[in-house]
Amino acid sequence: MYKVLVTDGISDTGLKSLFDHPHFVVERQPTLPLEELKIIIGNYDALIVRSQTKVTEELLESADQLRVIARAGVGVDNIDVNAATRKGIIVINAPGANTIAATEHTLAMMLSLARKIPQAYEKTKAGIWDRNSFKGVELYKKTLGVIGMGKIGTEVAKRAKSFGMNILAFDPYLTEERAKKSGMTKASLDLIARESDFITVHTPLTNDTKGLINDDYLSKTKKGVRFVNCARGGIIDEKALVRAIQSGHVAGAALDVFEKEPVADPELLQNPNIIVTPHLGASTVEAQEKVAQEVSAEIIEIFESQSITNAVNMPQMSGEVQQKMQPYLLLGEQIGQLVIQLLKQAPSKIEINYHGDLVEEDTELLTRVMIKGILSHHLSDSVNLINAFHLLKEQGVSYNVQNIPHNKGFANYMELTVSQGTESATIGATVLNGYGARIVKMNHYRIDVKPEKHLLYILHQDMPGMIGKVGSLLGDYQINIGTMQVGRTMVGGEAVMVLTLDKKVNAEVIQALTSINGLNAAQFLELSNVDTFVPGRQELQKVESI
Ligand SMILES: NC(=O)c1ccc[n+]([C@@H]2O[C@H](COP(=O)([O-])OP(=O)(O)OC[C@H]3O[C@@H](n4cnc5c(N)ncnc54)[C@H](O)[C@@H]3O)[C@@H](O)[C@H]2O)c1
Ligand SMILES: O=C(O)[C@H](O)COP(=O)(O)O
Repeated sequence: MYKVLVTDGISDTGLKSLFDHPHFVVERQPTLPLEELKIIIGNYDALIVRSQTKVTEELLESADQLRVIARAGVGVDNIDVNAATRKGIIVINAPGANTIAATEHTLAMMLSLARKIPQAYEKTKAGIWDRNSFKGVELYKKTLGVIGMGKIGTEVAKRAKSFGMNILAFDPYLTEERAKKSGMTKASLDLIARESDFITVHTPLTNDTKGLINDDYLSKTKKGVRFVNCARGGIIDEKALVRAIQSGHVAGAALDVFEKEPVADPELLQNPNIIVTPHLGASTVEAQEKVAQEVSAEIIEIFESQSITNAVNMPQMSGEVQQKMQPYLLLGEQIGQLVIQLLKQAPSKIEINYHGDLVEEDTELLTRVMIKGILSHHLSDSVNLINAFHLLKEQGVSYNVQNIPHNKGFANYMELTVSQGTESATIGATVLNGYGARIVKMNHYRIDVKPEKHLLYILHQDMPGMIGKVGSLLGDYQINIGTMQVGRTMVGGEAVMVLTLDKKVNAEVIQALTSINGLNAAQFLELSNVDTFVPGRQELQKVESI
């Protein structure tokens, strides 16, 4: 049974698939303070939160069983994703599930700001019939500057156009063509400042967007401009905004999100030209059901079939992609395991070259798999696909991946080299259509070996009788040979012999082999996985063993 902790106000209807699932136990808690959450978090395999629960590094230190953190929403800024990654915990979210809710809230806020609806409501409810203080402005024929043309920005612009607004849009990823097609103008931030009557922000909060709207930017805006922020507190510098409103340059602002939540700043709350809501952008029945449904379905997928779609700290691993890449993923982990055994020490550098058909594929997952294969030799279970890159960095190992269209004689080919100082080891491998995985290069020798659990790598002089001597010695030790491959770079020079064996070879056998005249080196190599590679299996290992 997998134990799922749900904090914050998450829709019961949306969680139905988890509640009904025979392999999951769902426990609900309100938004808990850190100290209380720390005491219980160690009992759970998955955690589902909205934005109130702060999933900090300190909390994660107590979360030894946790494998998945699910954000029932978009923004993961309340989750220390780096700390989760370091611990090998998958962080997922539900991008897009609350887009419409946030879009409609933005429009509601813009209209409320233009027509002073909250201020008029308050007075009317207090019994005062005031028809003079609340003259508003129209949206029709006004210019709306949209900063951040992602999912929500795009939907906001679409609806604002139907009000007869001109749209100026800024987003680093917005192309001239997309802007034109959507009937908006791709603009610079400066142009938006100069021309807009309303400006709405729809970016995430990043180092680049923090304080994007500051004193300097506000000074460039058109007098009488109105701001809307339904994205993240801090994109608009609150102090600068208050100053610009107090000076009369900015006419007003509608804020759903704040630098610090819950907001308590009286300069914001008491300003008559600032209207506020308590981070309600995603709070519709529909959006809440959808975000909870999406993360519930994904949690079930992750634990039941190891398929990961919306991970924030992992490339996509949909069933389809997995199936297509499956033979390469298995082979990738195997060559990672073999190359590190050949090097016999920790590497300081890793080089991966993809050739042929692989150049067309998204190989990030394959790269992670290889790195996991390499690192697990020294770090064992502490390395998984989530933290592979992080651990590499922590160990000070550099890596370089190259896509080389030239196919090296195979339809697909991957070559992995690890090195430390002047020492290096290389394995080249391919998946042969109809024949399966093959190791086709070991160091500088061309070979053709099907990866198997027990391998023997021998370097010897290229002279008559070597194969017989090795075969009869292994026979003396009751070690059956499955296959044998020999390769050489020049006649009479050093040659390689790679054998697949039915059982392990111990130090005594290696010693006996190396005492054969003309046999220069013998190394036993072992693979821990030869059947199937299921991405995510190891990430969930602790859970499965409970
Ligand atoms: N108020 C709420 O309850 C609520 C609900 C949902 C989403 N949100 C927030 O709304 C924001 C947008 O969400 P989304 O789903 O549209 O995200 P998205 O990822 O689809 O879009 C974000 C866009 O911002 C752009 N961007 C990033 N940096 C930028 C910069 N410096 N300048 C201009 N554009 C930049 C990106 O290129 C991207 O297109 C996020 O901050 C999200 O957390 C808030
Ligand atoms: O990022 C989001 O999805 C929104 O900010 C919604 O946050 P909430 O789930 O806490 O309402």
